Amino acid sequence: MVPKSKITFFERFEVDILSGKKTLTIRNEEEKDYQPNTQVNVYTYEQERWFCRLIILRVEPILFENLTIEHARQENMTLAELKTIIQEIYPGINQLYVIYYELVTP
Ligand SMILES: CC(=O)Nc1ccn([C@H]2C[C@H](O)[C@@H](CO)O2)c(=O)n1
Repeated sequence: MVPKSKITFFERFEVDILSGKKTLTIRNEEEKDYQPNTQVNVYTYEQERWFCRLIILRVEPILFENLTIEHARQENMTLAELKTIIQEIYPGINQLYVIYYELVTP
């Protein structure tokens, strides 16, 4: 596995990431290859605009059905909102990965 050094987020999540309200992201198999204790550059998905660096804390597998209110809280969402977003981005995917991170302050 070659660890990724870059991650993208939809623009609408930028404020929550920069304010520290969103401290994890849930991705599929193709987007899970991040190395704990390394820093990654963060870009918007839409414009590929750099907006911060994150340090990857850990990556944990999770099944869609096992998502909890605690995951949602760390996404600054309700569980219903989180499940809806995941189903929109990764339709029909049950095996997912939780990527925990911290904002790197300059
Ligand atoms: C932009 C891109 O390539 N992929 C994603 C995937 C997920 N997110 C957000 C949406 C939710 O807040 C969580 C759960 O996956 O992460 C995202 O911004 N961009």
